[in-house]
Amino acid sequence: MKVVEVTHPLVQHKLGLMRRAENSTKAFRELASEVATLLTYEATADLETEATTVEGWAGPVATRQIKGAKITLVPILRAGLGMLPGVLELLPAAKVGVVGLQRDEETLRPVGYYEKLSGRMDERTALVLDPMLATGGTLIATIDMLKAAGCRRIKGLFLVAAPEGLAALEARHPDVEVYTASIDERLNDVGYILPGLGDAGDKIFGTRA
Ligand SMILES: O=P(O)(O)OC[C@H]1O[C@H](OP(=O)(O)OP(=O)(O)O)[C@H](O)[C@@H]1O
Ligand SMILES: O=c1cc[nH]c(=O)[nH]1
Ligand SMILES: [Mg+2]
Repeated sequence: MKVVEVTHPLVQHKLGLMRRAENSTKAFRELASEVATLLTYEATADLETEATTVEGWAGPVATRQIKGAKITLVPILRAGLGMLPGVLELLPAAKVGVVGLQRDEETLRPVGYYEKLSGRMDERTALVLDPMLATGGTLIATIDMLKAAGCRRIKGLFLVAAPEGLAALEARHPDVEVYTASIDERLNDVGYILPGLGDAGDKIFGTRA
């Protein structure tokens, strides 16, 4: 399974700021979006381009343009919405399909409550957005949904990923590519990532656990 830990200094710096316990909602939200932009830069490095010519100030210039990128962004409600503005900065024309899943905090199993994808997912690359890949249950259920809709090319963008979640994903969907700002140490006994970020949804939306 392709797993890219993006270690660019800007990513490390911004993620380090996110890990502070005392962040304001505004600061956490802005940083989530900024790191998402940087992850998008990495995750789109293999987009196909084609030759074109533009009329420049001194005559025609041979240049390149992106060749028919068909991308659907898939933020997982609710925390994934915190990454969406940053991803749209670089992919402003992308379609957005939304899925809603919430982890049952007793069983740690995901409970699905919403699905609205764009059409022809069989022709599209899905970029799944979620700040946290913990046990992997939420992501695996999302990929099950995407594949049931015909999607065959799936990448996931996460601020932080746990080794346990990556192993579960590899066992079930090894064809999915992962881009993350950090592979952290482990899960604690209630399924939170250590050192992690705490509850990303609560921090992005300003609610309390
Ligand atoms: O890998 P897993 O163990 O499944 O956990 C990760 C999921 O948990 C969090 O969402 P949460 O269920 O808290 O929902 P929220 O975004 O509505 O807060 C997080 O944003 C992921 O979606
Ligand atoms: O560490 C974690 C795990 C799941 N969900 C979060 O928001 N944080
Ligand atoms: Mg949450």
